[in-house]
Amino acid sequence: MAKNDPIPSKKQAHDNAAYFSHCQPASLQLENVAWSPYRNKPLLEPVNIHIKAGEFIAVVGPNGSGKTSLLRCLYRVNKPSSGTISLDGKDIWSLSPRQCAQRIATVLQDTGAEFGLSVFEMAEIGLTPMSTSWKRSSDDIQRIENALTLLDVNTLSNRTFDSLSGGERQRVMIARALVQCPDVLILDEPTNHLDIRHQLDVLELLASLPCTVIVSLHDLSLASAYADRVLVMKAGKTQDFAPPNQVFNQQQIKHVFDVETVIDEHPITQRPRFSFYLHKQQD
Ligand SMILES: Nc1ncnc2c1ncn2[C@@H]1O[C@H](COP(=O)(O)OP(=O)(O)OP(=O)(O)O)[C@@H](O)[C@H]1O
Repeated sequence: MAKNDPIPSKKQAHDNAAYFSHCQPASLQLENVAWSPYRNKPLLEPVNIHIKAGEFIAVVGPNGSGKTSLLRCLYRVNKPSSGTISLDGKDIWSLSPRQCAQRIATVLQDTGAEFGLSVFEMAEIGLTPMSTSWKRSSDDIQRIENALTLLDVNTLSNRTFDSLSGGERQRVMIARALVQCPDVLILDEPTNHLDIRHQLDVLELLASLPCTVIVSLHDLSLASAYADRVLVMKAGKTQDFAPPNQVFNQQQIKHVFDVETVIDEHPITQRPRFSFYLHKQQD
């Protein structure tokens, strides 16, 4: 795929070899993973998938199809009602929350107010799982500054997090996750609130990271352009799990999203590109 040149300050941060040196992309194996808050009513039906180390996975599906519920299982918040999730072969429920946080970073939907913390301090929280001391080394400071630069929020370092716009907050939360140098990065609709340039910048950045990335997206064109494989969900069930050009066809999109689509090839990425409409036109 053709990649845009990152703007120079970001390229500089990318080129800092030490920055991602702790990342060791991990695999995730889901065997018969089901989840529900209710005793007799499954919300997430059994999922069986293997995510390879270093893959970029997009999770798509209509509202309420179970994307967030599945992601919450992956980062060890929803305990599966059956089945197991293994991180590099190890059941994540055999790990402590801290051990899990040392390997998995998350960016969740809509982070609220954070009691007057500055942008820098918010990003600094990303060091917590690895750190036993409040003292920060020059490497720590460099890591935070690099992450803020990569997300184009370095100029906001001293502002309070609460004073930022929705899109700026979202980018700070992604920077905080990068500070963790995670082996698996899980993001729930990270492009919410972002303008088109920042959507592309963020997806481009995520696709370049040396870790496993799992991201829920509503924008099928972004999923198509960047994902190695796409997990398609509908009503708590996995419909498909394959590369974009295999999962995205008119019948599947009609079945899952109940919309008609014209699909052609994106002239730059050569991936499927979509035009949606509601009803088939009469001839
Ligand atoms: N703790 C809970 N208790 C009851 N129902 C829940 C709970 N968590 C999720 N659900 C329900 O499970 C279904 C799936 O929710 P989920 O948030 O996983 O969907 P989603 O695909 O992420 O949706 P969206 O695109 O709107 O963010 C929804 O009907 C939701 O109301």
